[in-house]
Amino acid sequence: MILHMENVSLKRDGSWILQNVNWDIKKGEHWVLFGLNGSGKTAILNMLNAFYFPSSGNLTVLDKEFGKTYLGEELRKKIGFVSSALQEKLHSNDNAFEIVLSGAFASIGLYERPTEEMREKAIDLLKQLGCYEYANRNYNTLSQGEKQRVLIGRALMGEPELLIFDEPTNGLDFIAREQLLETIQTIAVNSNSPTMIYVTHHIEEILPVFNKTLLLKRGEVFSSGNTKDMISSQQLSEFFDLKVTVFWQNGRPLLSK
Ligand SMILES: Nc1ncnc2c1ncn2[C@@H]1O[C@H](COP(=O)(O)OP(=O)(O)OP(=O)(O)O)[C@@H](O)[C@H]1O
Repeated sequence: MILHMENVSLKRDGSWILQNVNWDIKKGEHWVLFGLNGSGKTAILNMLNAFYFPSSGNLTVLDKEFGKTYLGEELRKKIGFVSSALQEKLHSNDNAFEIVLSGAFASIGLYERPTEEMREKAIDLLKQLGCYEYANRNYNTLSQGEKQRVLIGRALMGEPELLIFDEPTNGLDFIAREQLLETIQTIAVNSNSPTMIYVTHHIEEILPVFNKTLLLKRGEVFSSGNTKDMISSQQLSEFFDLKVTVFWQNGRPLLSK
């Protein structure tokens, strides 16, 4: 089991941020976590990474039950994370190659000596992700789209069991966004792809490979199941409390009022 959340609630500073969340993810599934601003998406991610503990309920991530063992670092090594928030934490003077390599140790910066095998793998990933040409450039000189690709390389370097994309297209123009989404789709359809969670509040970014969706509203699960059933005109009109229409084009949804 990749994830098992059973009646998970989270209270922070006196307010309930999540209430009775139930969510099961099996190995090989690819999920969208969809919610508006402030719905609790970040709170869920912070729990998966063992930064927050549930105030009540049962939580198991990658077969590890919270509360039974110390999880933090061991768990985070098996979870790849791609987000703009992570970009700010990285050492901006490291070059793209070093950032990818550091993924082998799940560290910010490179403190351990990488093996030759690791170096070769990092080069392969840079090539696969189209980052090879800027492998020697300092991270802080890369464009937002280039940075995100390097972060995907860093995440894959650790051979994660779960790969989480947290609003990865923030700050990307249309072309860069589509290129990044194409890369994600390519990784996801690969037979040895990690299980993936794609966190977003943009309907049109939902790729065909993410065929499961959880709709989160004000800290509660509004609904979850097959993406085609969740991302429908009827379901989303109820979700938004606003009449909307969903169109599907080339396996991707588009939303209009
Ligand atoms: N420490 C805290 N104390 C009180 N409230 C908090 C705390 N942390 C988060 N919240 C609140 O919990 C709610 C959920 O926040 P969260 O950041 O998880 O939302 P989100 O879905 O990730 O939003 P966004 O899409 O804007 O990033 C918000 O209303 C937020 O203000």
